Amino acid sequence: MDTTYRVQMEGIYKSYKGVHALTDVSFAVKPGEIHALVGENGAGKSTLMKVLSGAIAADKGSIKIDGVERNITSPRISRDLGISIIYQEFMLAPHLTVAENIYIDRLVGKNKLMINWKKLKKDSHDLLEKLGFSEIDPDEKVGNLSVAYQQVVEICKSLSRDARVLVLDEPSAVLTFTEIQKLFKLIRQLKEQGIAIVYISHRMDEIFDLCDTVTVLKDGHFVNEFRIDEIDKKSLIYQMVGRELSQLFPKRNAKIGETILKAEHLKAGRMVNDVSFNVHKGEVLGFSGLVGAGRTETMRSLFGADKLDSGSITYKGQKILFKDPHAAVRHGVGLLSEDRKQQGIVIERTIRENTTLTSLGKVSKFGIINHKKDKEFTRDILARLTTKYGDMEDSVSCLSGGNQQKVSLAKWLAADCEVIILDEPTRGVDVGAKAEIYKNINDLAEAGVAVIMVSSEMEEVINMCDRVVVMRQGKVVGELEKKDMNDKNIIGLSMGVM
Ligand SMILES: Nc1ncnc2c1ncn2[C@@H]1O[C@H](COP(=O)(O)OP(=O)(O)OP(=O)(O)O)[C@@H](O)[C@H]1O
Repeated sequence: MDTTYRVQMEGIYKSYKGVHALTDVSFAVKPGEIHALVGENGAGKSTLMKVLSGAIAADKGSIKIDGVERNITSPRISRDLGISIIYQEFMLAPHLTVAENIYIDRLVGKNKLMINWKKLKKDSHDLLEKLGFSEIDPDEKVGNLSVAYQQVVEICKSLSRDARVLVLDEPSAVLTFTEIQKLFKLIRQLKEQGIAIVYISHRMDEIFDLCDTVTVLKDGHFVNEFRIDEIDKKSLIYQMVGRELSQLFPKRNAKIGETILKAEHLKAGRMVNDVSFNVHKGEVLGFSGLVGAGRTETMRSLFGADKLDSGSITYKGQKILFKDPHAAVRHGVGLLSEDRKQQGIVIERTIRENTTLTSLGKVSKFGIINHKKDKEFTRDILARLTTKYGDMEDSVSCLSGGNQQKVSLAKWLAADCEVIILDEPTRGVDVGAKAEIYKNINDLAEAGVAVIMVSSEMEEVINMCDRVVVMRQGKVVGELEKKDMNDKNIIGLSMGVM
């Protein structure tokens, strides 16, 4: 029995209605190894891991765990083999507490009739503390937590099951710099314990910082496997996208014009506590801060998605309050939500319906949709972001995570906004498509649109924004001009040490 590898997947095939998601893919991970799984959106990374988790059945192929061939036909079998997967879309029950979510399938102990609430809370607290997140209350309802904290609960859930193989599908996408450092520390700790870790990410820096090995997939095929010290970033990108990426952050020639929107002393709920800022035509204004700083909540209250308690908004010289998102959109203000699944896309609708949702006026006359125009419009706008899809009449749920994000963004690019708020616009998007998104943002700015970009990716903020507003605990704690924009200044302000 060969126990060199904890996981060995060989000759895996999987098709969906004619879409070859995986073709003859092999993948192997050793105990105590952090193995990156990379590739463009739709390359097959999540599908391969779903096969490992028993969530879907492969059409063909074999899986060995610790050298023994296993027939993983259900998630329970996979779990019992010590395989734990944290997907991009969390598997949490929002109405249950943190502790209930962590132990959801083991609320009642073996040979017991009642739930031991005291133990449940203590065990949850201990796990959270071990991860460095003792501020999360085990009694809090998960739906009340930020996306980043929900991710932490997911990791606790896996660890509580004594995972021996931990698959993290873009875990850092919802975390900010300090949380990422904490996560990395934890992953390295798990590696020391001999856990085999599969790390799916589109962030090159993270892969080179954290991982030992990298496997590249492209269009459902295995491309290559490298030790991380035998490849550089440029070559890895080439392996993934099949071309050289000359410039991730293209140059912008926008002329910054007059102030178009001014927010003064905004207060909303617990998270927005006196926020003032302004944004100009043709400007890309960044919003930085730690998770829980109140950036998303500020944008939602400005957009009319959440109630604004007090404060004023001046838009194109007029005082205005958007009573709901429809009113904001009517006035030319758009918001791409950070929470794609809940607010970014209508999951039961088709790819086409999702894309033209904000632009129906352009593809219809007297309230009747011109289907030919609608299709052409959808095709054009999705091509701008190199979106990979089979048939635009398929449900948007058939798309890979990154391609769903592109649909979500495409509908705002098409909407002719004058102010566009992008909350984590490149979350889950591959490196080639990121460059396309940045180019589109630059085009918007060059056309005079004011772009507000909430982003937790430092590199993105520094390279894309003309100015950055830093928030901490619901307040604006600083504003940095281009020349002062660097990691040290942004992190310092975010953490309150400057
Ligand atoms: N349920 C489904 N029905 C139809 N096609 C699907 C389904 N799930 C995935 N696919 C297709 O399989 C292919 C691989 O998707 P997968 O989610 O594995 O990609 P990925 O590499 O994880 O991408 P991303 O980086 O965007 O998460 C894509 O073409 C996708 O559209």
